[in-house]
Amino acid sequence: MSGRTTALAPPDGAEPPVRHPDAPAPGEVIGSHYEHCFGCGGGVPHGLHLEARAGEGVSVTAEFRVKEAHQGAPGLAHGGVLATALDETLGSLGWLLRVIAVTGRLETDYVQPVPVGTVLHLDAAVHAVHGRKIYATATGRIGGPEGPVAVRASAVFIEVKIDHFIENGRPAEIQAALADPDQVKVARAFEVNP
Ligand SMILES: CCCCCCCC/C=C\CCCCCCCC(=O)SCCNC(=O)CCNC(=O)[C@H](O)C(C)(C)COP(=O)(O)OP(=O)(O)OC[C@H]1O[C@@H](n2cnc3c(N)ncnc32)[C@H](O)[C@@H]1OP(=O)(O)O
Repeated sequence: MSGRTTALAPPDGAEPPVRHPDAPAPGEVIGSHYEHCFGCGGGVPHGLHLEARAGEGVSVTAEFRVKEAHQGAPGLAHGGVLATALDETLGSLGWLLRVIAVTGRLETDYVQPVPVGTVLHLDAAVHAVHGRKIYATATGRIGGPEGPVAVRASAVFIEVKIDHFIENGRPAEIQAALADPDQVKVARAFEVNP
């Protein structure tokens, strides 16, 4: 036994999340972390173009309009695309903790089909932190921010350093990212020195 657990429930000793003093103010738009990100990047024509806003505490809201390019069944959003929208919304919570974190585990419940043209109203919050593990949930509603739940997710994100990307990313994109002053600014926002 390695002792490693991927449980979605925070273990004993987990702490409540702490909003970073320099976190974006509630209501402020959280910018994209990477122009070519499928979830939030402006440079991906068929991407989700998800725009998250900081909420109170360690929470965010976001909207995602389902387009034709996102279909699984005729006229309906692909489940993997909806999982991506939840994943991206959860990922943006790192801005409030000022921590870079990647998805370790993502469990998704599909409650209602989501038609093309629908705006999915997403919200996400961190509930606990234990070492590098960040426990969070997200919900996607249709018809409005208070509308019926269409999708839900529970996740464990794992804090990483910038080296995670430098060591694992394809060199061409890493070099381009490091040469891009806007990207370097994003990395600095997480108090890391690329
Ligand atoms: C050059 C310039 C670039 C600039 C960019 C800067 C800005 C970037 C800003 C923001 C980026 C945000 C991006 C968000 C995008 C949306 C979210 C995604 O889609 S992310 C992609 C999908 N996810 C992955 O690709 C992870 C792949 N997995 C891994 O790389 C590793 O497995 C990793 C890092 C998750 C863990 O590996 P270990 O070697 O670092 O650490 P170990 O020791 O294995 O685990 C540490 C703790 O985490 C737990 N853990 C590990 N994996 C877990 C899992 N799957 N579920 C639950 N817990 C897990 C372990 O049990 C351990 O816990 P115990 O400390 O022992 O209590």
